Amino acid sequence: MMGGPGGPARLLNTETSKPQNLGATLAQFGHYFRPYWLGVLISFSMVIASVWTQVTAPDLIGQAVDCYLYPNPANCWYTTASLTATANDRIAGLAGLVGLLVALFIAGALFGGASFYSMNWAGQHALRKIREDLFDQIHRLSLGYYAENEAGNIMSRITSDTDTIQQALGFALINVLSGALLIVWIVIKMLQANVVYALLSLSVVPVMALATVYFSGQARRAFRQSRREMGNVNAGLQESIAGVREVQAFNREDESIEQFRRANAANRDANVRAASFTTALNPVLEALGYVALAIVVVVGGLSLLRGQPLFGGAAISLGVVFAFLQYVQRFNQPIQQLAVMWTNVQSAIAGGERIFGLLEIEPDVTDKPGAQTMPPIKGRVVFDNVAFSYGQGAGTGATQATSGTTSSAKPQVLKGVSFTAEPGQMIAIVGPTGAGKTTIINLIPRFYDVSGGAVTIDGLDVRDVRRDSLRSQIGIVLQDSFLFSDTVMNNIRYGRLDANDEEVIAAAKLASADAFIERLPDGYATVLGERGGGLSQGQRQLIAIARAALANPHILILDEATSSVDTRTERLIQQAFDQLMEGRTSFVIAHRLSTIRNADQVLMLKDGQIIERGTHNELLAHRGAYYDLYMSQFRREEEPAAV
Ligand SMILES: Nc1ncnc2c1ncn2[C@@H]1O[C@H](COP(=O)(O)OP(=O)(O)OP(=O)(O)O)[C@@H](O)[C@H]1O
Repeated sequence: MMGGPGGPARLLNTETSKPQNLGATLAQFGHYFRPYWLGVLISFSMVIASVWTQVTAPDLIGQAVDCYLYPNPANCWYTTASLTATANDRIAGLAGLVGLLVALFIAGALFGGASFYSMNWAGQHALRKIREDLFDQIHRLSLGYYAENEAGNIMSRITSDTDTIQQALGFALINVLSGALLIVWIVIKMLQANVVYALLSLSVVPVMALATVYFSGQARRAFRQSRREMGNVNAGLQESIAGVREVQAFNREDESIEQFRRANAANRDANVRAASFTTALNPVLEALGYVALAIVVVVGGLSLLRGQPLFGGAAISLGVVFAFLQYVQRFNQPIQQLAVMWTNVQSAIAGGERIFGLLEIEPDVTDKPGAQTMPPIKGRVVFDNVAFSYGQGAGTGATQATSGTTSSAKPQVLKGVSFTAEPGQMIAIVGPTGAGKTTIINLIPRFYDVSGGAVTIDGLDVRDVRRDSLRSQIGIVLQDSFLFSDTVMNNIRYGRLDANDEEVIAAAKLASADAFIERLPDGYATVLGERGGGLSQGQRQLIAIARAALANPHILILDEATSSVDTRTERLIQQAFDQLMEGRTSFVIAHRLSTIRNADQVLMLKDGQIIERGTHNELLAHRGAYYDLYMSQFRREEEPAAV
C-alpha cells in the first residue's frame, strides 16, 4: 500500500540515487534518432538558415540608416549611393531594402517552420520506437521484476516520461538550438562591428548567465521531484483501484484517500516550486535586457554626440547603434527562451534517463544464445535437488543496484527439492501456506530460474530451451486467472489465437463452461468487464480451464481455488479438471480431497522441503505430517461420503 514499507518510498530512493549520466542518455537518444538522421539534418540546416535571417536583419536595418536615412558612406556597404543622392533616390533605395527585409522575414519564418516540422517528424518516429521497445521490455521482464516494482510507476515511465520527451522534441529542442546559435552568432557579429562597444553592451550577459543557471538548476530539481511524486500518485491510484475490494472490506477508505492526498499534495508542491522558478526567471532576464538596451543607447548616444568613440576603439555610426539595439533585443529573447526551454529539455533528459534505465534492465530470465526449441513434450518432469530464493536474478539485482541498497542474503524458499513426474502422472502438492507450492510450479514454465539444482523436462534442462517453445506446451489455470475486457469467445481463444469458433466452443464444452456461457446475455459474444467482472469466481475459473483446454498443452499446472464455490460449480470444475488432466502430466496445488485421492504422487511440502511423499493412502498409513493435515483439513470433506 502507498507509503507502506517497501512501497513508493523505496522507489523514490531508487530514483534519487540513480546515477545521472547525461552523456549516456544523449547517446541513447542518438541511437533512436539515427534512422531518421535526414530529418534531423534538414531540421538543423533549417535552424541555421533561420538564424542567419535573424542576424542579417539588424545589419540591413543599420544599412537603412547609414545608406539612406542619415547617409554615412564610410559605413554604407549595401549601396554605392552618395551623400548627394536625391530624396527620391533614397526613398527608392530604402523601399528596395525594406522589400529585402520583408523577404528575409518571410524566409526566416518558413525556415523556422521547416525546422520544427522535420524535427517533429524525426522525433515522433524515434518516440514511436522508444514506446515499442518499452512495451517489448515490459513483456521481457520476469515476474520477479513486477513483484518488486509497482505497475503505476512503470506506467508513469511509459506515459508521462514519453510525453515530456515528446514536448521537448516537439518544440523545446529546436528553440534551444536556434537560441544558442543566435546568441553565439550575434556575439560574433557585435564583436566584428565594434569590439569595445560590443563588450560594453554584453556586460550584463554574465549576470544573465548566473541568473539562468541558478533558476533553471532549481527548476530542474523541482521538475525531477514532481515527476517522482507523479509516479507515486500513479502507483497509489493504480493500487487503490486494483485493491478496491480490500480497501472497502477493511474500511480503509479514509486512510487510502489520505495517503493519496499526501502524495498528490507533494506532487502539487513540487510542481508549484518548479513553476515558481521557471516564471521568476523571465522578469529577471527582462529587467537585465533593459539594462543592456540602456547601455547601448547611452554609450552609442554619447559616442555619436561627442563624435569620438568612448573608451577608445573604432568610431560608431548611427546605423551601428541601430544595429546594436536590434542585436541586443534579439539577444534577450533567445536567452529567456533558452533558459525556459532548457528546463524542458532537461526534464526530457531526466525522463529519458528513467526510460532508458527501464530499457537497460536485463531480464533475469532470458533465452541462452542458441537455445534449442523444446521438442513436443512427452511429460517426464524432474526436479533435481532444486534450491531457490527470490530476488537473486539480474533484473531484480539491477533494481537493487540503482537503489543503492546492498543485497542481503535472501532466504531460501526451496531447499533440495527432488521428485520425478512420469508422463501422464498427476502430482498433488500440499502443505501449509508459504511452504513453497506456488514457487515449485513457477519453476516449471521457467517464470524464475532455480538458484541450485535443475528442472528438466524429458531430460532437457528448462534453461537450455527457448521459453516460448516451452511455455506454449504448458497450460496454467490459476485460482484467479486474468480475464480481459473482451468477449468470452476471445478470452477463451487467448489459449490458442488461431482457433476457430467451433474449437473454442468445443474447449468450453470440455471445461463444462458451455452451459453457463450460453445463458449469458450475448452468449459467447458477451463482453466481460475488466478482470472478468460480472462472472462468479467459479465461472471465471471454468473459462480459464477452457482457455487451457484450447491450448492443448502437454503439461498442466492447476492451482485449485481455496475459496468455496457452490457445490454444483465445484462439481463442474472438478469434472473439467479431470477431463483436462487426462493423458497429461499435471501438477496441482491441491485443496480438494478428491484431487489428492486421484493423484499418483502427493508431495507434502513444509518450509521449502518435501517432508513426505507417496499416494494418499500411503501417506495416511505413515501417520506423519500429511496425516495431521488430513485430520485437520480434509477429514470434513470425507465425512458426508462416509454417512
Ligand atoms: N515474489 C516474491 N518475492 C519474495 N518472496 C516471495 C515471493 N513470492 C513468494 N515469496 C515467499 O516465498 C515463500 C513461498 O511462497 P509460495 O507462494 O511458494 O508459498 P505457497 O506454498 O504457494 O503459499 P500459499 O499456499 O499461501 O499460496 C513464502 O515465504 C513467500 O513469502
